[in-house]
Amino acid sequence: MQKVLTIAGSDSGGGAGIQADLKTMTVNQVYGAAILTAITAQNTLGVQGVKVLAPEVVNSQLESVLRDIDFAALKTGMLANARITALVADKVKKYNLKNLVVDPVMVATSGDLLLKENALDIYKRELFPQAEIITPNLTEAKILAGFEPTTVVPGEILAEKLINFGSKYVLIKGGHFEQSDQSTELAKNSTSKTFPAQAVDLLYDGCSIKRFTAPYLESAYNTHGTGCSLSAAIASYLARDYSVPAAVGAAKKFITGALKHSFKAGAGSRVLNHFWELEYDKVK
Ligand SMILES: Nc1ncnc2c1ncn2[C@@H]1O[C@H](COP(=O)(O)OP(=O)(O)OP(=O)(O)O)[C@@H](O)[C@H]1O
Ligand SMILES: Cc1ncc(COP(=O)(O)O)c(N)n1
Repeated sequence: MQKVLTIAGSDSGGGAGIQADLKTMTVNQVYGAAILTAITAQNTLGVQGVKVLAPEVVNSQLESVLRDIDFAALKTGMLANARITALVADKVKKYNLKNLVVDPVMVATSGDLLLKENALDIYKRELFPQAEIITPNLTEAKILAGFEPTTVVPGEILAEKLINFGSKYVLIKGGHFEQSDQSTELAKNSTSKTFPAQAVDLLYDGCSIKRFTAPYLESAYNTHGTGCSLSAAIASYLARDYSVPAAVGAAKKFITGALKHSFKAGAGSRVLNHFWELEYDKVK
């Protein structure tokens, strides 16, 4: 059994964050452990409150598990601020952790801010260079590359800018396409005014681009926790010795199925069905 660590925030509603990560790891057959960075009061409608933990508390959790457990992969989600981001980068270095998947979580689907802006520099200078893969969505990719979120930028240009921060791979996710992006590569198969035909994720290793496509599921528009679960699935497959492109391909298949079987847990956004592949009727 391979062990995988998530360092992320708690989503009390169970759709994203640590809760989504542990469900993803369990169903993808790895042992999941979790370091909490923040406690959010959150449901499917949005984030009602955030308590970011003191760096000392995050540090003691990290030291406890890293001294004891040998992780084959790890992922980061909500790191909340510059001090926690720097602390995590230090631990990755100190413990020589491999297969680091960085999901640079900045804003929740609901629009609530989950990262202090001054953490971006630390991400770029200290965390990305140690990452096997970084997984920004389109908006996060633009912000990290220094563009306004509303600017139309081809995926290739974003990927080229982001790979220069030093990760081995960059995956730009196309789930939250915007109307203004309809003309770009990430949404070029668009047939409708509102939704693209394909959800296209772009993987770049500094030499060549590989696209991972799946039908865009209009019914699953605005599903909560997709990015968290995708990065947790990539970390799970890396731990199981998949190559990066194979891990991304397997994770994309997992997330597409979970989106297809997504459901309403509350009054707001839909949530993923992480258990869609299990063979009993109740979860399908
Ligand atoms: N409606 C959809 N139909 C098909 N695939 C989707 C849809 N929405 C998201 N995806 C896929 O889900 C994965 C996560 O992408 P997304 O852009 O939603 O990340 P994110 O914005 O970080 O997620 P989150 O909402 O958790 O913050 C990608 O593989 C993306 O292509
Ligand atoms: C604790 C936590 N981590 C990450 C997200 C992002 O996920 P989403 O964009 O799906 O809301 C979130 N909402 N909450």
